[in-house]
Formats: sequence, C-alpha cells, structure tokens
Amino acid sequence: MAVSLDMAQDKLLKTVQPLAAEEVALADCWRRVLAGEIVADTDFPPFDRSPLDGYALIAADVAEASPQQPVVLEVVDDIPAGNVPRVAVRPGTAAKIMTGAPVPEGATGVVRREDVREEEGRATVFAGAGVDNNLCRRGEEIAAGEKVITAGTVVNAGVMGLLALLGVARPRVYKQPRVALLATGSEVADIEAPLKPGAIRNSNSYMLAAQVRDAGAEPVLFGIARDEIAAIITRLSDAADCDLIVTTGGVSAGDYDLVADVYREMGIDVLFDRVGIKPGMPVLAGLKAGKLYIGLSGNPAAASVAFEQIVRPVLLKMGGRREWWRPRAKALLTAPFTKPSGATRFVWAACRPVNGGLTVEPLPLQGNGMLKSAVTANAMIVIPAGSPPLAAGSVVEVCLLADL
Ligand SMILES: Nc1nc2c(c(=O)[nH]1)N[C@H]1C(S)=C(S)[C@@H](COP(=O)(O)OP(=O)(O)OC[C@H]3O[C@@H](n4cnc5c(N)ncnc54)[C@H](O)[C@@H]3O)O[C@H]1N2
Ligand code: MOO
Ligand SMILES: [Mg+2]
Repeated sequence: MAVSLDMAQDKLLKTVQPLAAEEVALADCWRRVLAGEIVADTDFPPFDRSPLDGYALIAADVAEASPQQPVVLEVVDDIPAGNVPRVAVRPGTAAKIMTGAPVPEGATGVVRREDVREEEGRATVFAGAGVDNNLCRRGEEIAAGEKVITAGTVVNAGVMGLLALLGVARPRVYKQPRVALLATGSEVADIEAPLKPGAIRNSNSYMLAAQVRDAGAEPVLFGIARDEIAAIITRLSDAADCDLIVTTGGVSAGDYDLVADVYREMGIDVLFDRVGIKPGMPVLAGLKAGKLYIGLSGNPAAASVAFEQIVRPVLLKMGGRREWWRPRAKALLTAPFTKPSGATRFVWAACRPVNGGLTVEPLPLQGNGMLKSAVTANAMIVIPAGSPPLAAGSVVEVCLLADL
C-alpha cells in the first residue's frame, strides 16, 4: 500500500511508545532524555553567600563611607569559602569574607576588599554597600520543592550542571532504542574487503548508524545478508532483541528484492510499502508482536532521506522526546530548481543566514544513489508534489538538519 509522508509518520508513531526508564551516572547522561520531573530538594544557593572577596558588615554603618570620610570597623571574623561564620556581625564590626562563603548573621552587605584597608584588626572602609545588593540570598535561584526541569528534557550542558548542583547523581533517563541495521544485497561488500567486480561497498549501514545516534538511539550493526530469503531471515532472527529493525535494499521490483517475501515468511504484517517522497519512495514498514520492521531502499540517498523523515521521529518518540520534528523555515532559493516530481521531493541544500533571513542553495549531484551532497548539507529543501519549476529567488520551505 502506498501512503503519503504524513500518513506514514502517523502510522508508525502510533505503534510506538517511550521505552522504560533507567538510572544512569550523570557523567554519561549527555543527550539522554529525562524520564521524570526534577524537583529541588534544597534551596540554591543553599545559604546566603558573598559574591565578593571583601568585608561583610551592616550596610547602614558604611552608608556615608567615602575616600574622604572612611568608616573604621572592628574585624571580628575571617570566613573563607567552605567555612561557617563563628560570630554575628553587630554595629561597628565587620567580618572578612571570601567569594562564596556564607554571610554571617547580622550582615546586610559586603564591601569589596579593594575599598577597604585592614590593619591590626581594624577595617577602614572607603565605600558604602548597597543593602542586599551584594549578597546572594539563599534560594534566590531555586527554592526547595521547586520543579526545576520537566520530564522529556534533553540533557544538555546546562541540564548537566543543574543536575549536579541539585545532587542528582544518577538521573532516571529513558532507555535508548537499540536499532538493528542490516544491509541486504548480494553485491554489497564489507568495507574492509577488497572490492570485487560488480560489488558496492556497504555505505548504508555506516551512514544510518550515524543517523541512529543523531536520533538519540544506539545502532547495532548486523552486517550484510545476501539476497536470499533464508540468509535475511537468519540475520533478522539474530536481531530480534533490538527495539527496531531496519534493513536496506531489496524493497523494490527486482527479481532479488526479497524483503517483502521475508516479511511474509516471518509473519510480519505490512503497514505500507511505498511513501510519497523522492528520494526514498520504497519503504516496507511492518509490525510483528508490537515490534517495527522498516525496510529502506538500498539507494543511499533514498535510505538517508526516508530515515530522516520516517524513522527518526519514531526513534525520538521511543527515546522519550516530546518533540519529533526538525525545525522548518522559509528561505530564498539561490539557484533555479527545475526537476519535476510527482511526490514530495527532498533536496540536500546549504542554508545560510543573510540579512536577517535565510537563503538556500540546492547542492549538486543529488541522484538517489549518490551521497556527496550530504557532506555539506545543513538542510533539505522540501518541494511539494507537482511543484512547477522554481526560479532563483523563489521562497521555498526548508527542513533544518543542523546548526546554520
Ligand atoms: N522497476 C522498478 N525499478 C525500480 C523502482 C521501481 O519502482 N520499479 N524503484 C526504484 C527506486 S525509486 C529505488 S529507490 C530503488 C530501490 O531499490 P531497492 O530498495 O530494491 O534496493 P536494491 O535494489 O537492493 O539496491 C538499490 C541500489 O542501492 C545499492 N545498495 C544496496 N545496498 C547498499 C548498501 N548497503 N550500501 C550502498 N549501496 C547499496 C545497490 O547496489 C543498488 O545500486 O529501486 C529502483 N528500481
Ligand atoms: O524513490 Mo527512489 O527511493 O528514487 O530513490
Ligand atoms: Mg532493488
């Protein structure tokens, strides 16, 4: 059954749910997805602290202090960061304090040490301290009990820091989908073997492994199966404990395109076998015992585009993300694009910010068996089915793949 891209995405997303959660050491959590809300168990900062190296004092004592009219205070304590104050500050006294140290009871301000001269237990203060201006208050950023990070958040550097600050040493994150990658094709050769006549190196498995990782999942390479039903079934059976099974090749009309026969023999129910996109039209999606099998085209560009548009959202959902779609934007075409298409066409492109807007250049060499343009592409132009030839300067929709 042939389906539109929307329908294909919808059908697949309906069949999957986020995987279970697991606890993972924080250092290994970068780019993982939080499975639960993070609630602060303490205030942050955990105590009133000094933002300066200087003297904690009563701001009113030094309100009039200036280089001409300094105020002299008795120094009653010395508080390095990590220590706790031993005495309270009272009128006429100050405590030497370092950045990050707890502010003593009674103090209402800190004067930086550049504005103070200390001699024999006495501090001569040459400047005032705005009340509270130079104290960091307990809980001013985070209050105990506050919901700080929502479930579904992807752990970036900021989240890593915040979790560490809150003492969440082993956050609960969604398990990463394990994705079996099997290349099919009697002509497909291992990349380490000498290339025989008629053979083609297995680029698909490596390309897709990177796309799998980029979707927050873990690729498991199952090598290459010849175009023989039994050989493919054997490899797919080995892959049965993976969360999603992706094959490439053997899904079109050829005598040796056998993946549909494999699905039949294995009792995998076909959801659809073609999607209205170019490249990437042949996609054999099937379901058996709740597990998705996806047969992508053997043509590298076709496999890559179909993966981006159809498989990636599924992996993001399984990995616990709440957002599955690449950002889209409008951009000005810098060169004409005239290739007609009866299906939605995706064109690898270079998108650039220019004068507050975006321009997009279709990259050369975009055959369905080609890959070179994917090296520099940071976007794909999305050309609707039946579009007329597009002149340079036309406004087109782009799907952004990377930072611009
Ligand atoms: N009569 C028809 N022929 C074809 C049709 C069609 O509708 N009718 N569709 C064409 C389209 S569109 C595509 S896309 C391809 C899909 O081909 P398959 O999925 O059956 O893939 P294969 O035939 O096995 O291989 C196609 C091509 O890709 C190369 N290949 C295969 N695996 C790899 C790999 N792991 N790494 C690199 N390259 C690989 C293979 O050598 C072939 O050149 O079918 C059209 N034909
Ligand atoms: O649709 Mo094929 O998938 O042209 O490359
Ligand atoms: Mg074929």
